[in-house]
Amino acid sequence: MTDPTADLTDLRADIDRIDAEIADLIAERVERAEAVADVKSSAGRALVDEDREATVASHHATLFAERGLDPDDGRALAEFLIDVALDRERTVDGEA
Ligand SMILES: C=C(O[C@@H]1C=C(C(=O)O)C=C[C@H]1O)C(=O)O
Repeated sequence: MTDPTADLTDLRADIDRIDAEIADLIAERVERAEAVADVKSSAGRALVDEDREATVASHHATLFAERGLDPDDGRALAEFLIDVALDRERTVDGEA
């Protein structure tokens, strides 16, 4: 008789690994946002770019829809990612 909880352990290990990959990707995204903040600061441009944020949100909605996920969840994820990026950008920009 096989132990069904062994599957649970393996599946949760997969989830933990995937979460670590997500955290790595978020850290990479934040790094790029810092670089964008430097460019915007040098160019005298505002930190917040609402047009770009709308494009990012719509991109996430499409990416989610293409994967059979709820596009509204994609938009919510975009909002979260943008908040994380802007928190760091404000720190770099000396506004925090
Ligand atoms: C990274 C940028 O800065 C901000 C953060 C964004 C993001 O995290 O995608 C998008 C627009 C900006 O409000 C950018 O301008 O591209």
